[in-house]
Amino acid sequence: MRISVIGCGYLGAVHASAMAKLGHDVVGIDTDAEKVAKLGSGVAPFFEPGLPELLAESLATGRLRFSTDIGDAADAQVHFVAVGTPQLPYSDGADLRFVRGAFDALAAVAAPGSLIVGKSTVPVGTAAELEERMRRAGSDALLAWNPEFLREGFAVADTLTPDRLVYGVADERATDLLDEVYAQILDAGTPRIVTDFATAELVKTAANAFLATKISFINAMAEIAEATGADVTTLADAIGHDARIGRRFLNAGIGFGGGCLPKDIRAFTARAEELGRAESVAFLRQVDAINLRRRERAVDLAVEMLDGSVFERRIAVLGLTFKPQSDDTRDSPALDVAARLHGLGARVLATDPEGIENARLRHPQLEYVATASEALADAELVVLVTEWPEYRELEPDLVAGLMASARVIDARNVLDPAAWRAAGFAYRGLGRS
Ligand SMILES: NC(=O)c1ccc[n+]([C@@H]2O[C@H](COP(=O)([O-])OP(=O)(O)OC[C@H]3O[C@@H](n4cnc5c(N)ncnc54)[C@H](O)[C@@H]3O)[C@@H](O)[C@H]2O)c1
Ligand SMILES: O=c1ccn([C@@H]2O[C@H](COP(=O)(O)OP(=O)(O)O[C@H]3O[C@H](CO)[C@@H](O)[C@H](O)[C@H]3O)[C@@H](O)[C@H]2O)c(=O)[nH]1
Repeated sequence: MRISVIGCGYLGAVHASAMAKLGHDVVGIDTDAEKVAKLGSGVAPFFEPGLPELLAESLATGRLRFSTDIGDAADAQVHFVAVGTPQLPYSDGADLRFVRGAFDALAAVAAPGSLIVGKSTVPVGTAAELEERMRRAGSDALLAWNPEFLREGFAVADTLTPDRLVYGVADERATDLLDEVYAQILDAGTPRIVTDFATAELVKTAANAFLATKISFINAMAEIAEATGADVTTLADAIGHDARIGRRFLNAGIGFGGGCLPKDIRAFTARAEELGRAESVAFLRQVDAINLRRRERAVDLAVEMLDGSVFERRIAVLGLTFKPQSDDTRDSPALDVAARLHGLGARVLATDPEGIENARLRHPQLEYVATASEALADAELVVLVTEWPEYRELEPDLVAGLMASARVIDARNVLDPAAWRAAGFAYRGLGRS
């Protein structure tokens, strides 16, 4: 099939490459000329494991190209919209201007009977509004909402072998076209849920709200553990054995960040307020508040471990991205902790295997070094904030040898406290004694 993907960021670049791998003829469109140039020459514009290989493979078939010109999408039978829906600057709501812009551009070029598929995460009710907008613009293209559940770091596998496909449709022809797009994935036995627009939009919002709630639940337990001397990691292991609860997404630490969970729970709250249902999701305000408190807790622990002040103290910060296997620093708890420590006057030396470039754009005031060894040299405290494998596997003896004094905050609870204490470290985790 002939497919276009509008918006080639973390979602769209992977989606476009994956659609070509499935045998479709794909054009990826983005307004960012630099991104388009990179993608077209086989260079992934961000770090995502497996994307460079997938991109190279798909470009080599001649079935994948990239362009800044929406006109190049004109002959596609299916258009995927994967543009950003960030948080509005002065409210919790989602900024839908990129989605509206993409739909307006498509309404002008999409062929009659072609299908426009929303993949961006949007507040419930957006698809219906966009359908009306397209009609007003004189387009008779079909519309579907097909939310995306990929995780950064696993985006390629999550796109090609998803847990499920969700179609929000108002017309059977949309279902048929999506079945054709995803034929290989469906043949592999992937569950497919066909529903209306509102349910499809809400499935995505609900999934992220649930995941965020699970993380904040365990972080709330961490707060209680800190007040009582209990160990949140053991607690998570123990409750996680109950299959109804499950151990995944119960890792306490400095909480969730990234371009999805934080802004999506806020947008959900804002939308529920518009719908007169603020009370139904009022708990999400607590989920957000618990999450943000964990960053503060990490900073407070640093102050405590350095005897009351971090001012002019040398602190190594390991990790800047919102999670490992990504270069994404959007709403990153790790970067936030580094910036807060710097704001308190600490001499922060921050490092990350992939995130320095993005971190520097957000916080140019921080001092960045290329390696953990450089960050650790003469530091009085090390704070592990993103659990990259190379930081989890650090040898405490070697680390102690580099530092001026052996103090560690394990803000992701991934180190072995006994091993670090045995190497002479003052060790503190979050929610574990
Ligand atoms: N990142 C993820 O892991 C992920 C997973 C599932 C869903 N989502 C959702 O997908 C959407 C995109 O997220 P992202 O992380 O890829 O964002 P992103 O910022 O990385 O990418 C968005 C891209 O859209 C481009 N763009 C904006 N307006 C455009 C237009 N009119 N025409 C063409 N291109 C345009 C931008 O230049 C940018 O490259 C969001 O709604 C997000 O919530 C993201
Ligand atoms: O037990 C856990 C698990 C995760 N996190 C943090 O939670 C955040 C989000 O992690 P993850 O969900 O793995 O990353 P994303 O790539 O943001 O993926 C989420 O957001 C995407 C965009 O909507 C969805 O598609 C995915 O299904 C959803 O998992 C990160 O900061 C993690 O460090 C924890 O603190 N504890």
